Amino acid sequence: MKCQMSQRCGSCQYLDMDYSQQLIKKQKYCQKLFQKFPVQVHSVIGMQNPFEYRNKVIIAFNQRYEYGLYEEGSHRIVPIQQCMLHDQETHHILLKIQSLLKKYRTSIYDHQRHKGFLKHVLIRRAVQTNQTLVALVVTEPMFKGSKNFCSELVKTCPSVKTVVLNVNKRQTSIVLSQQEKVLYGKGFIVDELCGLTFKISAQSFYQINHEQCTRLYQKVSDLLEVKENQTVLDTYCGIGTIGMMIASRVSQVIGVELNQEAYKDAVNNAKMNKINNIHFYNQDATEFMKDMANQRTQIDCVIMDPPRAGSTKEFVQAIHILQPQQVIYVSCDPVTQARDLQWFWDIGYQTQDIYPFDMFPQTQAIETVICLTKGMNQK
Ligand SMILES: C[S@@+](CC[C@H](N)C(=O)[O-])C[C@H]1O[C@@H](n2cnc3c(N)ncnc32)[C@H](O)[C@@H]1O
Repeated sequence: MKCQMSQRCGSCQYLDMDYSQQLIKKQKYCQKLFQKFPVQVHSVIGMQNPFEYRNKVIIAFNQRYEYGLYEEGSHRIVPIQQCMLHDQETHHILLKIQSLLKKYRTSIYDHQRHKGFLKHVLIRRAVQTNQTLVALVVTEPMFKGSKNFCSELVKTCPSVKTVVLNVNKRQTSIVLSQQEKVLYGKGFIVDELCGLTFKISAQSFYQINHEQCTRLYQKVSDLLEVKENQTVLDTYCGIGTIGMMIASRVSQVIGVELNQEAYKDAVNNAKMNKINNIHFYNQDATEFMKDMANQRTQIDCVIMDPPRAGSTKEFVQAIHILQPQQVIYVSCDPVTQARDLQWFWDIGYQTQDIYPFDMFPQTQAIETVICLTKGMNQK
């Protein structure tokens, strides 16, 4: 498989490598990272077709209306015709957006001069329902001609169910701001995952690889050993996916999520799926865990799925006080997970197995799941 732009784009570090070799390389990488622990790193669970798996893309345009990803470490756009990680519908929508931007002479943001209107276009696809969310990230809340823009877009691309304007004036690398206006549709799309239905807004986290996400969540569910009268915490819960998936097996699930939009989605998702034994808190996970520990709340199992930065020492200290029978730790960055694992080891929680999942084929990234239980050296 060849991509003309892969050298300049830099996103697909392993594109030239045979897929089976990629999986072996990722397993070896994990073995090295976790070598100081007496653990077995299992074979990486890969994909049958390791292309066109990404359900989300953030694209920028240049002044010539070429679109693409940024060249590594710069604001220079590497124009792409066809990225091998996105599906055909994403390309179709991008081409239409490109022609509309040209037609309406939409001003494109210039990163050097900090002038212009359109900074990014975010496309998120719900692959099971074939619904698409388009977010236009802009510098001003007024988008003249937005009605025509949306109606033409939806006419050519009927999978687009909503278009939102995300106003981000800040000069940072963070793409989305919290200021949002719905231009078309309801402001969210709906997807199906593991037999449940999820509402997803632009700002909410949603796993980017639907097929692998199903396998990953199944692993979490298989590792979880719970009884009907028990309580599970789903920390860093996003829109509530993992907690909702296991809610029928326990007395109650408590979810905690920092992002307000994701929290709101989680609350609505529970209602939509008629799950009454799950409750969400819009709070920092560490602060929440500290509160739980201060109150000595009975918690039987903790699921944690932090962002790349990993968790915190205080979070782990709270686990030390709460003493759940299990901690299931999902990570999109095994470097920080290995750091956190040491903290867990120090308070007497151990694991024997590392389960890697290839959520991001063609790239060097890898997702890992571990299940920690109280060990012999419990302090
Ligand atoms: C890797 S995602 C996992 C989400 C969810 N478990 C899933 O599978 O879709 C990490 C989530 O943690 C949230 N988050 C980031 N920092 C947080 C914090 N300090 N406290 C609570 N949640 C946080 C993010 O907004 C994001 O939704």
